[in-house]
Amino acid sequence: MATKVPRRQLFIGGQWTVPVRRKTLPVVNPATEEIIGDIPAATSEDVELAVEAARKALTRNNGKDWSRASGAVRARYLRAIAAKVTERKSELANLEAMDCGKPLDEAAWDMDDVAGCFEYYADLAEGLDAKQKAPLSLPMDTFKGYVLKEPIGVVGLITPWNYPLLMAVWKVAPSLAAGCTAILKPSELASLTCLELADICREVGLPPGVLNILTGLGTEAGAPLASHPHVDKIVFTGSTATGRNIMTSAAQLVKPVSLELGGKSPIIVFDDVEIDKAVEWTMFGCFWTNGQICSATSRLLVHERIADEFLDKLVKWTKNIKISDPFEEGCRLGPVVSKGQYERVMKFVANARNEGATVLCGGARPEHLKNVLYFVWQHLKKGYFVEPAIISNVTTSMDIWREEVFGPVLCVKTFSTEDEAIHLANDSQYGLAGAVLSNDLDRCDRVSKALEAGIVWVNCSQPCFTQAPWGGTKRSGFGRELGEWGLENYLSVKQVTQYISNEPWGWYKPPSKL
Ligand SMILES: NC(=O)C1=CN([C@@H]2O[C@H](COP(=O)(O)OP(=O)(O)OC[C@H]3O[C@@H](n4cnc5c(N)ncnc54)[C@H](O)[C@@H]3O)[C@@H](O)[C@H]2O)C=CC1
Ligand SMILES: N=C(N)NCCCC(=O)O
Ligand code: NA
Repeated sequence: MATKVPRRQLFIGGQWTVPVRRKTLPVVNPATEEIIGDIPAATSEDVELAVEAARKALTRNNGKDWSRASGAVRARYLRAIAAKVTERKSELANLEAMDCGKPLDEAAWDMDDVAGCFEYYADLAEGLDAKQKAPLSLPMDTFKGYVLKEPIGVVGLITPWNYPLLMAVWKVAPSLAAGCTAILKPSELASLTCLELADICREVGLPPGVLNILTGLGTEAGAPLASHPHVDKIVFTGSTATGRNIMTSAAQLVKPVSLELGGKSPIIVFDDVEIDKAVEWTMFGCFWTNGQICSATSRLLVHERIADEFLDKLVKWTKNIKISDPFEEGCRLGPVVSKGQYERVMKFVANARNEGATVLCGGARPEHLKNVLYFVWQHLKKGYFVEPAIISNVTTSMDIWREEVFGPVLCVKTFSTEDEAIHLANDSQYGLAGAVLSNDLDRCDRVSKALEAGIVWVNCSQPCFTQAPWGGTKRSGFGRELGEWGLENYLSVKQVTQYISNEPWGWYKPPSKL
């Protein structure tokens, strides 16, 4: 079942590289609280080496090996990586589940998405060649012009722990497809699968330095990457606070950033839905990935006419969620990622209670894990498990309504009119996602337009396809990943304008002949 945790080093210039300061960080399995291995911890010295390796890879052989090679050349590597991910799917899924606590079934699904993402951007890399030199239609026939799309250069990719490998690959695949070279800095809370991606790159013979992977702390490895003068762009997914720090340091160098930050997304349930179906999507929208999704629809707005019946069913279904070690058959909720995250989630619930909200269910350690006999199943007493919580009687000024919890916690309000629902839904500093559930599709259209968000789900919540743009508005950040937008993120647009007339330009008077 459980896979042995490989011991890896930093991946710089195609080589396993011991960190200059020889630091390591422990790897904790959040379901058992056990230390199951360690990862190398990079510091600014290693960032220097990785940036140098990436710059070299960008221009090696005049760029002909990578950045100026045809997209078809790069696509071959992306497909080879996809094939290896598929070959090693079960090992990778095991490592992912052990490292971040998500149920094994979810981790396996992520690995399919990872391979699919490499395949998808392989296709787009191939398509890129045909899109070069797109002609511009100019208003003067003495000129003609076209557009070149060129890789931005060396990119820094900083990623979170909720989808450790998938969030990295949403950035790695398009950046390599575009012809960039990259330095990936995964989250220190879950880096194992990203280090295995390094191993895969080695196995497929990716040219050295094209992808460098630095594990380590945000302040020690992420910050020097964000502020490095030879890193041309930073693409980040994570908390709004860290996104702000990254943008601040990038701003000093006028370095572009693309930020996918926090959210507090609404799910609006109208009174004409099939209740059981809507209940399940509401749960999936907030409790999938143990509630740790930036797009989680964690604010439920339910029509007052069905609220009692809906909440009654929602609580019953929620109490029925199988909470267990991620490796147990049928697990649908594992532990949150770390002790810090566990405490943070519990504090949100306690504060909500203190402020007068009603906890309809959950928000504590699961009973069945609390009462296990010490000498029989000691390990089950451990683990950062939180029972999924549903919280009602909230006001719009409470933290539980306003702040991203990043755990299995759903708060609820009722509404009576469509306008009121939209107003409540948009009452947030965030604007990542939103969902509307109704059998009236005209209403769904109206609400989709009215929601201030980059992603809207109709009659569902969370399904996410590589082909569709992903990203937010307001304080959820800017820029779009995935789809063709995900590739544009790594391309810089150059216009080439040519004067084609046989006549002189004729603006200045020719000097008179003496
Ligand atoms: N919306 C989202 O996708 C995510 C939200 N969060 C929220 O943020 C809270 C804090 O969790 P963290 O893991 O600390 O998230 P974080 O946003 O600080 O971490 C994300 C990545 O940024 C790196 N990082 C941290 N500080 C940095 C800095 N100064 N410069 C450059 N890189 C830096 C981290 O090492 C990690 O790779 C969580 O409790 C959760 O509520 C966390 C992860 C993802
Ligand atoms: N894999 C799916 N469906 N969604 C990923 C959402 C990742 C995020 O938190 O940004
Ligand atoms: Na971990």
